[in-house]
Amino acid sequence: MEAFLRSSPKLAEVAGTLAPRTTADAATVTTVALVAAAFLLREYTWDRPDQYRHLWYERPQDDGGLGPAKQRATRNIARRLEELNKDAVVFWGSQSGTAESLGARLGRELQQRFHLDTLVADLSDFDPASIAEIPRHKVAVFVLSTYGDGDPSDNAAEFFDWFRRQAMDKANSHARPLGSLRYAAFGLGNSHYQHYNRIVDVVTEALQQLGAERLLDTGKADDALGTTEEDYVSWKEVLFSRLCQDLHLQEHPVTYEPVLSVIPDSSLEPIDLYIDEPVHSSDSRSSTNKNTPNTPIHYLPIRSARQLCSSSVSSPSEAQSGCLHMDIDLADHPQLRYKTGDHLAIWPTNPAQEVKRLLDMLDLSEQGKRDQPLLIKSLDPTVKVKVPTPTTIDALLRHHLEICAPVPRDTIRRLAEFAPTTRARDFLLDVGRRKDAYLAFTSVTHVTLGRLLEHALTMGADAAAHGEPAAAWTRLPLSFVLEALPRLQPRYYSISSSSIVSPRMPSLTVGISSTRLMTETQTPVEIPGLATGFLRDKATLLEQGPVSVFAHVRQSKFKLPALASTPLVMVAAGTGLAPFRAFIQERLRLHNIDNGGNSKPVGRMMLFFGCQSPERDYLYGDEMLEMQRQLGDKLSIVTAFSRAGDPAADDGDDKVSLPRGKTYVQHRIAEHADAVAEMLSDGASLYICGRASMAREVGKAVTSAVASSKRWDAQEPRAWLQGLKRSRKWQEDVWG
Ligand SMILES: Cc1cc2nc3c(=O)[nH]c(=O)nc-3n(C[C@H](O)[C@H](O)[C@H](O)COP(=O)(O)O)c2cc1C
Repeated sequence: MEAFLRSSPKLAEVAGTLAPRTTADAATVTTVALVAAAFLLREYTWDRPDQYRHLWYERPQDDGGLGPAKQRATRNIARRLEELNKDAVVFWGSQSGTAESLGARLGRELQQRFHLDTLVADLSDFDPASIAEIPRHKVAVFVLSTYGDGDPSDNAAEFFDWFRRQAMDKANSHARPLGSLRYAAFGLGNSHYQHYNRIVDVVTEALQQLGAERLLDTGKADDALGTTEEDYVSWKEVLFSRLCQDLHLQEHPVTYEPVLSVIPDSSLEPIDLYIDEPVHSSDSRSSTNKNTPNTPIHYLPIRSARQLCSSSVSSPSEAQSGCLHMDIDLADHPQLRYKTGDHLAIWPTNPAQEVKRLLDMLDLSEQGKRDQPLLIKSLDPTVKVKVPTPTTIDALLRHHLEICAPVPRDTIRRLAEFAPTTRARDFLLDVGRRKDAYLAFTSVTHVTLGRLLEHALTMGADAAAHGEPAAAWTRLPLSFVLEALPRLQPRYYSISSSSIVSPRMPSLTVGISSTRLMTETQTPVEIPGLATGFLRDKATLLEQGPVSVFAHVRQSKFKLPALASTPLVMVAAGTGLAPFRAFIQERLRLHNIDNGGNSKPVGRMMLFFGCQSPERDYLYGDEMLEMQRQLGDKLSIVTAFSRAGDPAADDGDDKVSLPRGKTYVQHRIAEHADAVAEMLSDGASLYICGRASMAREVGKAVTSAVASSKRWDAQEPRAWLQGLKRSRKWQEDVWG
């Protein structure tokens, strides 16, 4: 250094000027050097980036914690299959998740049993026209549910419209645009609805017309018979045999291969985890959907709850043990609004004893195990993680997975691989393989996953011969449980208050229903419905202090006509009364507006309401009578009491012969056929709310009332009905 400075006098002069002369100078130079070194070594020796840093930033974004945000992939399905090197695609169109989970299961089985690389695809992620480009050596499967009034699910709406348009255009040409497509289709529906499985029917008819080749008869599930799962399994078995026979695919023995990886990660803090907060799924049914927009989910206080009736509607398989009225407070959420006729979605929590049972069976009950932070990742980039992550197993079982639903036969068979004893394995294989054994077992046992695992463990009597009997399913991978259980869905209730009368306090009318099971020992067991049991417990807790629920508003199309003077015919049974209470409240408010001595003219309303008896379950009976008193001849209420001794059934003017004591709303409509027909020809809007089977009978009664008043032939009522539905003068809000 010295030699170098001697060779350059100028540099030596600069170095001499800069050289520290005092202790303070030396300290300053050292500090500057240390700071510079620390800066340069940042991220190497200190302040290393957190490998989970992306997670902190992922949460507030639109992904909702459901895994990596959606990549911007091509909307051309043929190109996507090529890119991913897939041999088959299973498209699903689903509203409440059943078709979605069957589609996912089918995709997995095609992969495992036939080594057919399969993409499971949300229909809304692809451009419908690109289906025509799928080459002949690939297979397309459609799993489609029917919803609303014979409508497609939201995520299938665009696809469905495209098919209908194509089929109509095709009528004028001989082209076969789908000539290279080989497909199979399965529909999910409920025969209580007027348009049973309409979507799969329309789509497959269009596919045929457009030249696609069907591999096997279209399968259909009927939820009314409770056979959706069995219908699917039977159809799937035929599909698999066709794949072997016609496409010469080879079937391989199946062993479980995880699609998800579940990684314990103790570095995560509780604050970073999704615990009880539900999230909208990131698919097309989310809040971004334009067809049925959902508001964000909020934690809303239940302001009050009261029992409306405690009756019990008995059928061999169902019971209703009362009905609750609840007021939900929106005061703290000014941005959250609802409109008369909308739905409130309640996000229930699974019952604690069912969560505990499953945790016990998985040997995860200990605090350290149940609260262990878990990262859940998809091992297949085309499969979305359906639950929020990072989280804990306790949170997943409590808030995010449907653990109270019956376990499908297929899943029981696949569980056998992990059975803790040979007796348990044999039992699961028997029930899983034989439909009659499954039906016999499920008819006397409430087969949730926890109960099934428990039941199979008790079959481990042979374990004594091999040492200690098994206490838990320690070999069952957590990924299997997460893949097998569907995502917990919110439950929708029609709001029973008017947004004009009660804008910040929507009310709900909740029928507390349960399924009745006769056990092997002939003891009847009531299994409460998940959400109704949850809300009943919340109502009880409200007596001790404040209680809140996670909920969101879903916009509905079940709306009052724009003009208050339009007459209304409303038909309801049971809790189907909910939206009509709101409608009448709203009309009453308009009627009572003091407009310089003249109240606002509201149209005439006729409400047909069916329940068991006036004493038992005439919901809001006094309130209805009071509204009728105030509205005078603007509101007539016609009741139909289905139980013997119904005094209203004997009011002397029956025009049709009724079985005594079994009067339903459709009978009352038949009695009042002239009045109904007259109101409809005066431009009345007709609304039906309640069970689908009731809506179907009401539809027939109204159509025949109008047809006989107008002396129509067989074809005219159909066209008339379609016209009314198109112009939204006939609306239904019904459930299975
Ligand atoms: C509000 C509502 C409306 C429905 N409308 C129909 C219908 O018009 N026709 C039909 O066949 N099934 C109908 N269903 C039955 C569904 O198709 C059936 O429950 C199916 O399993 C739902 O599948 P998903 O969960 O994939 O949407 C309806 C169900 C609900 C809850």
